[in-house]
Amino acid sequence: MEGVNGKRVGHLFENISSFVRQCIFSVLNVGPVPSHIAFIMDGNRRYSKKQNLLDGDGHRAGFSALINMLKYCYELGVKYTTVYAFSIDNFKRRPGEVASLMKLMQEKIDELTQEESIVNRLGIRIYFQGNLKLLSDCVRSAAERAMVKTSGNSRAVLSICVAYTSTDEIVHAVQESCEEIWDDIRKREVNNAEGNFVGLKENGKDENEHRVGLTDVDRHLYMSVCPDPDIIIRTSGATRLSNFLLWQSAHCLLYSPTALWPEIGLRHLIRVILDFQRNYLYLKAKKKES
Ligand SMILES: CC(C)=CCC/C(C)=C/CC/C(C)=C/COP(=O)(O)OP(=O)(O)O
Repeated sequence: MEGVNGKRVGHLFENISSFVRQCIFSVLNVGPVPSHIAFIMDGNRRYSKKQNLLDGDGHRAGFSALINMLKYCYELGVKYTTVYAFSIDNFKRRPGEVASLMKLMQEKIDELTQEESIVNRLGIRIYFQGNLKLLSDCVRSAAERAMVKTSGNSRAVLSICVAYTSTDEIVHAVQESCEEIWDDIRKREVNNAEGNFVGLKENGKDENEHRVGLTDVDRHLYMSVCPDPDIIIRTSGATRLSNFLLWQSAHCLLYSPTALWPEIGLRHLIRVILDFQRNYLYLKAKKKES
């Protein structure tokens, strides 16, 4: 009986908080809403220590916080969210810790794409961004399955950066851009009857078109599937980007609440949206200038 009553109280509480959230979001929607918010989920181990939890439980609590945050963002009308889930540098952690983080990752990826998950209910398409070759076969397959399973969702996009660093992303994009230009040049090679190279066929392009430019690199970045972030939120009070979205963050707003990632909540989102709205015209002008 107590269980039934407990469930009813839980539902009632959920309904009331959902109603209050809708009211707050309708007010925020009077102003501009960012189209892309990215998160550096810092402080999961510290949360575990602070709460005397077992190793790994901080990251589990972090995943629940992520689900709530995604729900709030998409309810508010934010179309793109990105999370820094595992950096290339994180592979240098103790092997036991890396293994348990990878196990959690695989479990949560599968959970995310179940029929009734928030991802399917809200029509979210998932992308995994990073050097996926560095992942174990099991985690990479789970990531690939999730991308295929959600490829029909089109209301919002979640990019999960794993085995990611921004410098690796930039190097990859520059290499791909050079390859593309090389391919183009190879197609224009003219050889004589002996098979020796004698020159290039004219294609009406000038010399500069054979140099890697900003737009080439832009096109080949892993993150080219979404616009640059308007806001990056890094929890636990740290104000470093730690090799996350360096190319894409030239004009974005940074927010570093002191809360550890599992403690992040609606109040932090409201605070940063108000800050974004206060700075909107300035940020827009800066983007235009660049
Ligand atoms: C499928 C999916 C998106 C899963 C995500 C699960 C999750 C919450 C991953 C966070 C990983 C991570 C290394 C966070 C940084 O906190 P930390 O471990 O560095 O903690 P600290 O800052 O206290 O040292």
